[in-house]
Amino acid sequence: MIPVTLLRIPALSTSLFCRCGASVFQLQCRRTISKKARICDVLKSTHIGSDARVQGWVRSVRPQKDNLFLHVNDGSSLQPLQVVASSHLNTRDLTFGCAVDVTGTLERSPNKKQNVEIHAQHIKVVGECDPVDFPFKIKERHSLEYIRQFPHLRCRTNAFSSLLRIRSEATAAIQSFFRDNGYVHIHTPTITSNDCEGAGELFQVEPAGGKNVSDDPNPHFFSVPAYLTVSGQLQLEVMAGAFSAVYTFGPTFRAENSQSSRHLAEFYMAEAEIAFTESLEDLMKVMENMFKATTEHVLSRCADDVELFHKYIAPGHKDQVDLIMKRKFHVISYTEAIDILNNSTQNFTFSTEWGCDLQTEHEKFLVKHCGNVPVFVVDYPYDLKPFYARDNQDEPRHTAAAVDLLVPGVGELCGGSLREERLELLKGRLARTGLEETYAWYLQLREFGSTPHGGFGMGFERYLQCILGVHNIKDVIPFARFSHSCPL
Ligand SMILES: NC(=O)C[C@H](N)C(=O)O
Repeated sequence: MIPVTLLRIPALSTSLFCRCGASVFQLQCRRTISKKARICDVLKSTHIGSDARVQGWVRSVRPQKDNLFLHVNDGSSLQPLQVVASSHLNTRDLTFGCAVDVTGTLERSPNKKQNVEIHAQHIKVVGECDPVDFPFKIKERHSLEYIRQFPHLRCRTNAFSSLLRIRSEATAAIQSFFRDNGYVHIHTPTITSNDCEGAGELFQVEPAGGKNVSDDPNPHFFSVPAYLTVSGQLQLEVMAGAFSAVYTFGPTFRAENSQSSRHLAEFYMAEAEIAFTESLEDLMKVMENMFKATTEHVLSRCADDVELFHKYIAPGHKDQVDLIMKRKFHVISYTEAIDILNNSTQNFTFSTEWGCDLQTEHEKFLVKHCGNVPVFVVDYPYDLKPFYARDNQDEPRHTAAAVDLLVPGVGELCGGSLREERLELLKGRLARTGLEETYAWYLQLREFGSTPHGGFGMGFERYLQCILGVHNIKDVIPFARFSHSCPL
């Protein structure tokens, strides 16, 4: 049993501590221990002298002559809480990364960086952490590439926990944006029978081991072909025909065999569909407003977390975000985009001519050309866009009423279009690709109370890359899935 000298806490002067196994236990305490609190709330508390109890992980340990200073973080904020303990406390197990349960008294902190600190009467090491084996080291700023090697542990770093708090707030902001503007949230299915984008990048769903529950020889989803969704658009179109404005926000899957810094096999997409919409301008307004409202929310609610990215991970990126927020997004036509690219002196890997798909290098160039603000490119060649895009019949060149939003550092962020609502035109296009039967239900939407409508989808991870200045998309998602990688 090791007696412990207590800090200036008169009401608790009879407390006694002992070490038992890995943990430090309090033997007696005259005052009842207060309820647990989140560190973000403790940091704002003004109840000096009151009991406090927090639980979290040790981010730093500084032994000094009389006292031991710990930084404890519980994920609720970037800023840790300083805990001051007597240096007579046995500190062998109090290492960087260990989990602790701290009780003590809230005191005003002499340190300018924080208002309050806890003077501990009792620190229990709930889970030890061997600092030699732990992949993250105290006082080191590890790169995003380095921490990516530890997908099960990287949330214990400041950078990744900041990212996840930002992600959580951005998710809430997108939901609020749509709900505040009268959209109904629809849970579109993860398992679907259609390839909305027609690009053949589908993951097929079938029972593991090729077995089927009813010994069906057809290795599909109970005998029917089924895939993981690439987009909730078509199901949203169904719902827009009853609710006028709908949205969904969930995971989508693409079997792209790519290790690029912009692609994931599983990514999140915020998608909206709006009935009674006849112009791309209306869609672009929603996209720009959604982007700005979400960013405003994130910048105000996660200022510290965003600052970490703008200071250490992408220095200077704050100016880029300020510019995006200040300026109106540009609009150019696909035809203008091709002219800009053809007239530039830049050497592109892929050459451009009217009718070609824009590559990332082209998208990034166009954004720069327009002063590093987001650019809407509208009216793409008809043949580049999927069957659902509305035919711009009256244009001299055959285009579709489709729009992509390109943003600095990333390229394509959103894709959207007016949807072909004219039954005969849609039927003709589907028939030409042999899909008339597959999409019989989709055609029927145009028979019963059809309206002009349109919608778009925004890649959520690309959005985070854009506002945080993160180069690799694998660093903005909790668990990245990409070609040849699904570690947990
Ligand atoms: N909902 C949308 O318009 C998104 C579109 N289907 C895409 O995946 O690009």
